[in-house]
Amino acid sequence: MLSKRLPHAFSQAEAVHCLTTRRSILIGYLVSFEPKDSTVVGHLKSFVANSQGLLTRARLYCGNTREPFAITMGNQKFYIITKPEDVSVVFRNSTTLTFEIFAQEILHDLGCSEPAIRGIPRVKSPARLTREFHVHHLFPGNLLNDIGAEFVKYYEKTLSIEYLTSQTKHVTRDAYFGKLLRKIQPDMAWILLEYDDLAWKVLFRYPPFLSRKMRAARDKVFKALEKYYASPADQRTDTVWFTLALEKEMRKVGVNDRDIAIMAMTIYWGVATNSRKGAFWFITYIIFNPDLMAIVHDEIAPAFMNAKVDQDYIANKCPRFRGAWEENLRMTAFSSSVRYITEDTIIGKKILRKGHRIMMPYRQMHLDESVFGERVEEFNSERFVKDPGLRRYNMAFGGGATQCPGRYLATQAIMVFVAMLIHRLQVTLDLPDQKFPDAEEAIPVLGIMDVKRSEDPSLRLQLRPISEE
Ligand code: HEM
Repeated sequence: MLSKRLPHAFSQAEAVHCLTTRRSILIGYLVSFEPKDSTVVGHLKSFVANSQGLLTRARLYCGNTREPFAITMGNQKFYIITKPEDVSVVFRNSTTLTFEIFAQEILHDLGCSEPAIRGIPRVKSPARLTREFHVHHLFPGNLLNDIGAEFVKYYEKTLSIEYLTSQTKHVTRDAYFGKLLRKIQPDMAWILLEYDDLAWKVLFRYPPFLSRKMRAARDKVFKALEKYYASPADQRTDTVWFTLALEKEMRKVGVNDRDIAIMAMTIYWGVATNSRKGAFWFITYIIFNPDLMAIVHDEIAPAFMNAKVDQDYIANKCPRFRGAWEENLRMTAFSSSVRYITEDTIIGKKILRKGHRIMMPYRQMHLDESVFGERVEEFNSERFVKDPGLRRYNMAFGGGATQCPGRYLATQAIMVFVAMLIHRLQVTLDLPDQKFPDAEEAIPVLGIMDVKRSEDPSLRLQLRPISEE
């Protein structure tokens, strides 16, 4: 009906042109045509092999107008949105576009029981509660500094050369779950990393026989967390407010240990996966740029004048350091937001049909010269310093109703970690002519890209002379 009211919103010729080519990828400008079944597997395979490559080819193929286009993966059609104006329209629409179904699908595939997924009638679903608790805990002015202080305590203890070479990824486990989890599963961080490498199979709903390794790692994490939640509460008090509060609310509505463990695991994973990769690229960009390293070293120095590290100074009062963080996010984020369409909806000049899905792959926007200016393929630490207005197009943390509620914590914790590292240690390339590591673009991720396994840079760490600290 809607299309009848908007006759010139689409051109049939345009759609036919796109759909009658001999290319293996079928791209619908419009939705009046459904891709044929024979193309469906091809899309999924191409997407998994190189998601951004496929999306770029599709965008260019549709004339690079940046109007919405469609691709089909598995048995689902996704409308791809790459224009900032269209992204804003999607964010503002909470009437005909929703996210809940995606959270429910993932929890279902992870084995969460139906009552736990949907919540009890008239009580908020656990996914919604999780989001609200994060906002309460992790936003400036709320409890952000409490958890930030836990992170600093951990860095103080561990920013030694011995520790840095082995242990830093335990910070999330210790901050969120205290000592008991370490006792139950001492290798938790390693197991989580193993899972993290293969977790994209969850997103693409791989069948069990193609995802045994991922499932084995995941089940170990579930088991340890289930044991943790089944342990007496008085053994689990050395944790942050968030963990205790979420457990209390879930228990109130009768969610069992196993389901709490599954939900906690999705959070633990989300917190750990992007933060470690974000920190990796941030440090790497700075180390490969000795001028930037010198600027940052001087800029952050005032944050270390007193006994207590000034976290706010590091995150908000060091413009060059902050600009480099923003640029790092722009360069390395593969983040997407997704929405489910509950009613036919117009975006741009297109009509998007009910029952299909929207994907906003932000890398397509982050590499758009008309938004971010020249040489978008290159890291330019001054890009956001010269034009702070660009921040609103930096979508590494997603946006709208689903925007990452951990963004303030992630930004603060990573900036403080990198600042403490630079302040205490002289970090340089072990072999000065190493090439900048390549990102692993073939494996889909939820946020920040991974580095190619063979490309980990080799570093030299030296204590800075006391007078420099
Ligand atoms: C550099 C680090 C991080 C990046 C790049 C990142 C990125 C993202 C992205 C892209 C999303 C999906 C947004 C969307 O759908 O529009 C997301 C969701 C989420 N993130 Fe993060 N994140 C990071 C760190 C964290 C941390 C440290 C926490 C918690 C302490 C966290 C908690 C969450 C939660 C709970 C959600 C789900 C929100 C919802 O469903 O409404 N993230 N994050």
